[in-house]
Amino acid sequence: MAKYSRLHGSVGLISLANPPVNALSSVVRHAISEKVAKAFRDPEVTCVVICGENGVFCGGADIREFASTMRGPPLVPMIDAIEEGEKPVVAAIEGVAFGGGLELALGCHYRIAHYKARVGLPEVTLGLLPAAGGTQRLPRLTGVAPALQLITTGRHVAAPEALKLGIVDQVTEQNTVEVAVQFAKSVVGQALHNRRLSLRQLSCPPDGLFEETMAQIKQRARGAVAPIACVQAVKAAATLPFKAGMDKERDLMATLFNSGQAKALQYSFFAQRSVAKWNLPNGAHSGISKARAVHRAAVIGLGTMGRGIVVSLVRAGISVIAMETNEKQLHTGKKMVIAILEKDAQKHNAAPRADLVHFTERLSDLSNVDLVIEAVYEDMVLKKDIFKQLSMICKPDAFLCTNTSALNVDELAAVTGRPEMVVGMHFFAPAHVMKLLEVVYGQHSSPEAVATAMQLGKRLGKVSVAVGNCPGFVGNRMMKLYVEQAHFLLEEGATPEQVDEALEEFGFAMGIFKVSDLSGLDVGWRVRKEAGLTGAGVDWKEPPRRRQGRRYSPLADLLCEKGHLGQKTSRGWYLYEKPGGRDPKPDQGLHSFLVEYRSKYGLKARRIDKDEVLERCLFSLINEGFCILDDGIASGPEDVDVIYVHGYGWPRHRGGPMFYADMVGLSKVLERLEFYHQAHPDVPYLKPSPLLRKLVRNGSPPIREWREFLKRPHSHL
Ligand SMILES: CC/C=C/CC(=O)SCCNC(=O)CCNC(=O)[C@H](O)C(C)(C)COP(=O)(O)OP(=O)(O)OC[C@H]1O[C@@H](n2cnc3c(N)ncnc32)[C@H](O)[C@@H]1OP(=O)(O)O
Repeated sequence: MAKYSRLHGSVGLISLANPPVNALSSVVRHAISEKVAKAFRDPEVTCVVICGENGVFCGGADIREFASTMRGPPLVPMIDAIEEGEKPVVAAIEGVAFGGGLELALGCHYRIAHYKARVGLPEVTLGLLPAAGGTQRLPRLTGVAPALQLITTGRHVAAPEALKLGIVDQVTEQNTVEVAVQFAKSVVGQALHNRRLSLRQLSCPPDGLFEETMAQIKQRARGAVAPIACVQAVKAAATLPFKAGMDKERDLMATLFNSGQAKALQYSFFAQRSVAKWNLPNGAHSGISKARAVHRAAVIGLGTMGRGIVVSLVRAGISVIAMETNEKQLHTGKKMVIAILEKDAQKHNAAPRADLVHFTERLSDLSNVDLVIEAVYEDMVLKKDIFKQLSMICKPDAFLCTNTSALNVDELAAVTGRPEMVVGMHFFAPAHVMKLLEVVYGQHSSPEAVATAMQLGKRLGKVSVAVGNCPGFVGNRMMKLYVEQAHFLLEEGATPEQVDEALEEFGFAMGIFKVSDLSGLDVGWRVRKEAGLTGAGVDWKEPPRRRQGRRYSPLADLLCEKGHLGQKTSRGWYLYEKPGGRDPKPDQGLHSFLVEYRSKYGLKARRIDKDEVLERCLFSLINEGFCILDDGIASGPEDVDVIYVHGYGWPRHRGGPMFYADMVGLSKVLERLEFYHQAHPDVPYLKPSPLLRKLVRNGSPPIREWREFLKRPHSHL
C-alpha cells in the first residue's frame, strides 16, 4: 500500500509502505495511482514527493506476483501519468530504487538520493528486461552507452556514481525526504517539458556500439536470452520514437516473461534467500539459533585455500592470525595475501588492511582467537593432529572449523574435547573470489556453532548453505559421479572436446575436462588414492577397470602417472603452449592414448551424441541430488541448486540441477536413468533414487512441493 499526507500545506507526500522492500505489488500500484491522482486533483497541492517507508524507496515489482496472473493497474500507464502531470513530482530515494522502483523514479521529474542509496535495473538477472519504460527512459537520461551497460548487466550503482551518470539530480547526506520536499517546493512553477524523459531526444550512440555489445553478450551469456533482448530494447530507444520504443520493449518482455529461463532465474533469487533460513535434522534452525560474534580468527595453512580465506576475513574487517609451519609456504603466502590486499586498497583508494593479519609459524599463538579455520591439505592424519592440538591450545569457547572438501567432520570432532564446537567451513577456490560456502554440521555440532559459521559466511559476502556430513558433502558428492560419467564417455568413444562442447553449450562456463586441467589432475588423484581406488591401497585381484565391486576408469590416474597434470604441466586432457598456459588445444597425443587404451581393454569406440553426454553427466548428478535429499544431507532442493549455481558453474538461467530436473520432467529423468542403469549395471549410482521414484509415483509435483515428500526431521532439542 501507499500512504498519503500533506506537508507544509502544499506538498503531497506519497510513501510506499510494503515492507520489507516496498515491492510494487498490485495493492501498492493501485494505491500509488490513487494517491497521485488525488494529489494532482487537489488544488492546494503544488508539488509531490514520492518516497518509501523504513529507509527503502522501492525494490521493484513484486517478484512473487510473477508466478500468477498479474492483476491490478499496470506500471506503464501509472508512470506515464506521473510524467505527464502538471505538478512537479520528486522521487526521494533512500536504500534502493531497483527495477520498477527506478522506473517509477524515472517517471518523476526529479530524483534526490541519499548518499548511501543504490539504483539499478536488475531485471536481466531475473530473465526479464525493464519493461516499464526503463529501456527507453534511462538511455534518454544517461546516454546510450552507460544505459546499455547497466541494463544488460543489471549492475547497481551507488548514489555518487548515479549523480555522475545523471540518473539522480542531487545526493544528500541529510534527511532525504526533507531535502526532496524543500527541493520540490523550489521548482514549483518551472517548466516541466524538459524534465519529461519520454520527450527527450537521444544523441547518436557510438558507431558499432550495439554490434559490439551483442557480440560480447553472446559470448558470455552462455545461452541466456534476456541480455540479448535488453540490447534489442535499448537499440529501439536509440532508433525509434519513444512510443514505438515502448511497443518494442513490451513485445520483447512478452517473449521473456513466461520463458523457462525467467522462471529459473526467479527461482534462483528466492532459493538464494531461502538457504539463509537453515534448519537441521535435529530441529535446530536459524530462527532460534544465535550466532556468536567473531572478532579474532585464525587460519591454519597458507596454500591457495588458506590465503583466500585470510583475504576474505580481512576484507570483512576481522583480525586474523595466519599460521603456517612450512617456512617457504609462509613466506610465499604472506607475499600473496599482502599483494591482494594492496590491490584492494588501490582499487578502493584506501589504506591496505594488512595490519589486520599476523603471520606466524606457531600454533600456540592461536590461544586467544574466537574461531579457527584449518585449511591444510586433505590428509586425515595431519588434520586430526592439528585438531587435537587446537583443542588443548584454543580458549574453551573457540569454534574449530575445517575447510575439508570431503573428509569426515565427525572424525575430526571426535579427537577434540569439544565436538559441539566443530563444524566444516568448506570454501571454494579461490576463496576470496568464489561466493559459495558449505557449512557442514556434524553429529555433535551445536546450533550456536552452525549459526556462527553461517553468520560469518554472510559477513564474508558468501552464499552459505548448511549441509550434513557425508563424503564430499553436497557439491563434491554429486560432482564425483558427473566426473566419472565423463571419463566413461571417453572410454566409450568420446573425446574431451566433444564432452566439453556439449556441457558448454548447455551453459557451463567450462567443460569438465577444462576444469580438471585448470585445477590440476593431481587433486582428484590424491582423493582416489586416499579412497583406495588407485595406488598402494588397490585390491589388484579385481578385474581391470573395476574397483570396489563396480566400474572404474583409470584414465585420469594413467595421465597423472605420465605427469600430465593439466595446465601447470602444459598437458592434461588438452595441450597448452607452455606450463601454466591457459588456452586449451586438442591434443593428438591424448587422442592416440585413448585409442590405445580402448584397444588394450577391448573397448569398441562408438559415436556419442550431445544428448547422451548431457543425460549421462547431468542425470547421474541429479540422481545423487535426490539421494542427498532423501538422506537429509541437504534440507531442500534449493540448497542443492544454490550450491551448484554458486560453486560449480551451473548456468544460473537453468536454476540448478534439481530445478532442471523439474523442468525436464521427473518421469523423463526417471525413464532415462532406468535406461542407462540397465545399459550399465556395473554403475550402481545410475539406479534411480527412491525419492525420485516416489515423486513420480505421486504425479511429479512441482519443485516447491518436494519438501513434503522428504523425511521429516526429528527434533532432539
Ligand atoms: C511486470 C514486470 C516488471 C518487472 C520490473 C521489476 O521491478 S522486476 C524486480 C526488480 N527488482 C529486483 O530484482 C530487486 C530484488 N531484490 C533485491 O535485490 C534485494 O532483495 C534488495 C531489495 C536489495 C534488499 O536486499 P536485502 O539484503 O536487504 O534483503 P533480502 O534480499 O533478503 O530481501 C528481503 C525480503 O524481501 C524479498 N524481496 C526482495 N525484493 C523483492 C521483490 N522485488 N519482490 C518480492 N519480494 C522481494 C526477499 O525475497 C526477502 O524475503 P524473505 O521472505 O524475507 O526471504
